[in-house]
Amino acid sequence: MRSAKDFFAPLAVGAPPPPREIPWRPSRMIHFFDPSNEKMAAKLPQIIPRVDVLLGNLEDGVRADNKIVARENLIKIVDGADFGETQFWIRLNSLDSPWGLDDLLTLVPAIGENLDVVMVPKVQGAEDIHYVDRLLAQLEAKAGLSRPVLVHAILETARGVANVEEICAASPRMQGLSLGPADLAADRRMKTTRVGGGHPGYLVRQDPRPDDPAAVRATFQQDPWHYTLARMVDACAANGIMPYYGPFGDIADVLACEDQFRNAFLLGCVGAWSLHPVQIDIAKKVFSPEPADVEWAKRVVAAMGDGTGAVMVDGTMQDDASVKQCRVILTLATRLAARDAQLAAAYGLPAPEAR
Ligand SMILES: CC(C)(COP(=O)(O)OP(=O)(O)OC[C@H]1O[C@@H](n2cnc3c(N)ncnc32)[C@H](O)[C@@H]1OP(=O)(O)O)[C@@H](O)C(=O)NCCC(=O)NCCSC(=O)C[C@](C)(O)C(=O)O
Ligand SMILES: [Mg+2]
Repeated sequence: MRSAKDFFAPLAVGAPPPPREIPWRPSRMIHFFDPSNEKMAAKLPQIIPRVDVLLGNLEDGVRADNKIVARENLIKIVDGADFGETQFWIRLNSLDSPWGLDDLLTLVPAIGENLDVVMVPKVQGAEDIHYVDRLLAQLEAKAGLSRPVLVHAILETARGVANVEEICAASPRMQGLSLGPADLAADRRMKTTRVGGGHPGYLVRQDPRPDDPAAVRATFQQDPWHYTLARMVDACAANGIMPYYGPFGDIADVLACEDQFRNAFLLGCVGAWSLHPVQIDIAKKVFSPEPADVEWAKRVVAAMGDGTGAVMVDGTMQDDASVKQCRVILTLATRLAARDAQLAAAYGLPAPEAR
């Protein structure tokens, strides 16, 4: 294990220093596209201004015989793109695949200046992050990059979940984690064939009525991802990095998608993946606080003065801890309002140009 003193030293001579904290930037949706798909690539000029993060996907979802063309197209796409405030990420092929190494060797020199985050799939433990960490430092030094590329891991193996804390703490480059429910379900031998979301068979049934044991008993669907998501959120919060819900595969079921994203938002996630344009606005809506919640947070913060003691607001007790909860909402709202005039108006907070 590295000593705490060495943790922030570059891992290669000439590489930029690793970050001491992960800068906050909106990332309510990580929008996936396949760079080998010409139709999708043609849509990017309209998509980029609508999303917080655009991600060029090279891994699953891209056909094996398109892997090289996807990588090459990505370089052309980035060359001609105007990202504005939108972050640009890539998802590598997995480290044990025939393509993962060449993804990094090719793309960091070619598009490293534009690359905010590298998403690494199927991360099993700290050793995978250490490998990517050193390789990125060497490539950054060689390419003369001035800022470090950050790393995001997908939690999609049982071993990865068992090692989630050490994965988050493995490098100062760690930006966040996403849940990978499809691979994780397969790796754990779960018996769902869905990509994220609930399952009608995963339920709790109401007790029989003593006076009428034969009466119909209601059932309540449960969330099979709750344990993993909550564990991921704790590991991320404990390490100062960001948790994301991953994909919701039932593109047509926009209502259930919104519900699943909202559960993740309420539990502490900062965003989710959008796989199709229809999911972009769902994520934007869900991962931006509701104006009524912002209004409430403002009232509590105002009522609490210096933030200590206990007061009543609308019949509820507010104290040092609940004011911190309200500040979480207010901080997020203020940061989003600083970039989005519409949200600023909805929240009654200063608009971007007024700052
Ligand atoms: C679901 C699919 C096949 C439906 O694609 P479609 O063409 O059948 O849908 P459509 O409704 O007909 O599309 C309408 C238009 O939107 C375009 N379009 C459609 N999607 C996008 C997009 N994302 N970005 C930009 N444009 C898009 C599409 O090309 C079309 O253009 P057109 O009007 O000119 O004909 C398609 O949306 C797609 O391939 N999405 C990305 C899938 C993906 O990235 N999968 C991998 C991530 S999930 C994962 O890996 C799991 C995980 C984490 O690893 C684990 O849990 O283990
Ligand atoms: Mg996967």
